Amino acid sequence: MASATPQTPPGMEDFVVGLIGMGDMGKMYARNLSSAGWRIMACDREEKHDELVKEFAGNNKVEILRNGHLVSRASNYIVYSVEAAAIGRVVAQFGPSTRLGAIVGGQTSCKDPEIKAFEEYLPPDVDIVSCHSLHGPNVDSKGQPLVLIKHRASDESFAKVENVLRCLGSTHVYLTAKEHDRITADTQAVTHAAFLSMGKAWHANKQFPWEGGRYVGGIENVKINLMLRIYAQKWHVYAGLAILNPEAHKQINQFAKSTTELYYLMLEGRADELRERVYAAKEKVFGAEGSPKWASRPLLREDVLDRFSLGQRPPEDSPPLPNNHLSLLAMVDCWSALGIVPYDHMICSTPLFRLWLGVTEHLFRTPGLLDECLRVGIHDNTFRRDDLQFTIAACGWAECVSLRQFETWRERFAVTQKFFEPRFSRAMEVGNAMIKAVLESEKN
Ligand SMILES: NC(=O)C1=CN([C@@H]2O[C@H](COP(=O)(O)OP(=O)(O)OC[C@H]3O[C@@H](n4cnc5c(N)ncnc54)[C@H](OP(=O)(O)O)[C@@H]3O)[C@@H](O)[C@H]2O)C=CC1
Ligand SMILES: O=C(O)C(=O)Cc1ccc(O)cc1
Repeated sequence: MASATPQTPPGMEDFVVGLIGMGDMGKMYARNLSSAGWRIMACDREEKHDELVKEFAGNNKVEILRNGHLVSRASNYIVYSVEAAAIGRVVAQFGPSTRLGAIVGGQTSCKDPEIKAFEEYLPPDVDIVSCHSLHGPNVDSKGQPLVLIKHRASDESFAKVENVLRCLGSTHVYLTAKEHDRITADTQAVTHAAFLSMGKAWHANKQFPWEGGRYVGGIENVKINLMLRIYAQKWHVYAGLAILNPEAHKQINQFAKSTTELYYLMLEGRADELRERVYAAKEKVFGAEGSPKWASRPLLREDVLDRFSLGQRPPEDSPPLPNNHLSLLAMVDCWSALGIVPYDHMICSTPLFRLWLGVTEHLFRTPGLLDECLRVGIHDNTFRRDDLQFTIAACGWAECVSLRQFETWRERFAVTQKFFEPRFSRAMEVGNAMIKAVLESEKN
């Protein structure tokens, strides 16, 4: 039976794509690939079989099987979309059943354990081509980066994978597994550490930051919306890409160190040292006066972000309370200490990273804003308590990651997730609209 569309490349008429793990990302792949005409065989854990059969009953391109052995035996290209921490166990279980000469890849956010599992448990006749869609399951894949890793594969196998995944409309980025982990440590892991710490700090002080007049305006909207977006997701995605990525520990640790040291300078009123340090970091990350690394057009327009407030918008004539933005200063200090130039990673960035870099750039390039931030940091105690909790949280996450404490990580995440949970549905609505508006504005 010819299974794919009339445009199916020659030799791929009966090609079957297998998906092991039908959570958020597996389902997103199943829907997109089947819409493009590819025949899919998929499974999750056996106990979810009947539920998945019902969910995909109307889709004659998707066949739900009982387990990964059945998927592996029947498919030409198998994608594992399971928790990063489970990849070794799951590949050990199903890898030996892989069809002779098939291609295998994974969608996990961190490639080191994935590739190790493939090398250890897949038969030698199997080719390995991994991938990573650099966006969440609810973001339109068109135009977003899709990393492709030709780890152990013929040109022919690699071309087949590209033929299948082309329907996502993403921009293909070709990397090795090591390059992938290095870049995502810089872009994802350390960015998440900042938002996870904000959530902990607001939780510790028992506040919903969008209530009350302290966190108002475009930069604050990004902080709040993205923090909520992260806490509304599954914990394992963020724990996995921080703890399992061998490249990420240094970054997360440096972020905690930068936060602590800048906080001390503010607390102790050491204005000159603070200024000197922040301006030196600015020059390293964003370039010297007259030869900036940022483009002539800013990454973000604050007025676009102003619209996406979870709280009431203040009257036009009341200026927002100035903030010292410890999280943003610490991010730039961290990039500077590690020699990271964030613009170098744009080809391989998530929407969340681009927003985070966008607000950071905004703070550092808008005349007067950085100086105001430094002034508040020294002379104004308004944010001191939140900054203390932010510092404690950043150190807590760093310690947890460096000790590879999955269970502690999960518990830290879960209590704060519970605190914000009543607001997630509204937050996702506003956050999705904000990301959509920013993605649209990136096109113009
Ligand atoms: N969410 C995101 O934004 C993105 C995630 N990723 C990565 O993609 C991978 C999947 O993430 P996501 O879909 O969000 O996570 P989910 O938790 O939604 O999906 C993972 C699925 O795999 C299932 N699973 C676990 N073990 C087995 C097994 N032995 N056989 C079959 N299925 C199994 C899980 O079941 P159970 O829950 O019962 O364990 C779960 O349904 C992760 O590695 C993540 O890092 C990549 C890009 C973006
Ligand atoms: O944009 C982000 O960083 C997200 O939070 C969504 C996400 C999570 C995990 C990935 O591997 C890729 C994207």
